[in-house]
Amino acid sequence: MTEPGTEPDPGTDPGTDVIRVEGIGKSFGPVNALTDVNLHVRRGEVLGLIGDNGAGKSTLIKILTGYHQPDAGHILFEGEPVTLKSVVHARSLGIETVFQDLAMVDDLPVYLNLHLNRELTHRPLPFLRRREMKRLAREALDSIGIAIPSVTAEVGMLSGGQRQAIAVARSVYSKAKLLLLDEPLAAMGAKESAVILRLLQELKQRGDIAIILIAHNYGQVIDVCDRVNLVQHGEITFDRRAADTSVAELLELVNAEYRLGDGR
Ligand SMILES: Nc1ncnc2c1ncn2[C@@H]1O[C@H](COP(=O)(O)OP(=O)(O)OP(=O)(O)O)[C@@H](O)[C@H]1O
Repeated sequence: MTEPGTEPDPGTDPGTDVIRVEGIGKSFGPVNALTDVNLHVRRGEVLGLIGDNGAGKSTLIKILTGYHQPDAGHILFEGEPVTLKSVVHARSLGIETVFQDLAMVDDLPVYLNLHLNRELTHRPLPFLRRREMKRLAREALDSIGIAIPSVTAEVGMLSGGQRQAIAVARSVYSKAKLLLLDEPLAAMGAKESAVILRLLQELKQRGDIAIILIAHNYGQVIDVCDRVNLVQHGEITFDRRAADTSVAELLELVNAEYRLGDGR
């Protein structure tokens, strides 16, 4: 259901959508997590997904990563209908997720973390091509403007913001077409959040990747996102260009449901 005055972005051109979902529904036993969800994101666009705890944001992201299968609706990836069978399948198409635990190995250096499960070897010999991996890691980090003192530094020695930035760089390095970020700024200080927000701006300017970002700080969402979707009780109730909304309006929409005695 879309509230009057909050109709989806009229400038939508389905031809440039990296992903488009239509009529998605998902239940867990008696819990209706998602109902008739429509969402799309274009190349070079950052879509902010906001909503209260339990609204359904993570469930939607997990459907896009291939982790959950929807009960209803369909998904178009680069214009083609697709069934995302698993996380591995989604990744093979170019759908990458930066998880909250970041899946990093703390006692390995930055360059090996960047190549995790994609290590380069001197085939047929199983020796690692360390020099090449260091060079590529440096190139990948430089290309998206991440300042890491050394690619040979152990990841465990870096700040939360730097680790998060490396996780994003790893997804980009693997040629992601759609990057999903589930609360990358949660539990981060202002300085560390700024590193990630700058990185997202950088990726946006490159224009070759679509990004969906779940975040609770509406100010940051409006700063970095092109468009904002609000999820309420498993439905997208608001779809607006970030430039055409405000923190006050988003807060008002979220708080209104409590005033109506509808908060769960
Ligand atoms: N695996 C599961 N089994 C049963 N119920 C689930 C499962 N995953 C999510 N839910 C339920 O689905 C609804 C949506 O949850 P979801 O995690 O998607 O919300 P969210 O918007 O991401 O919340 P938060 O901001 O707190 O992370 C909630 O009622 C939740 O309890």
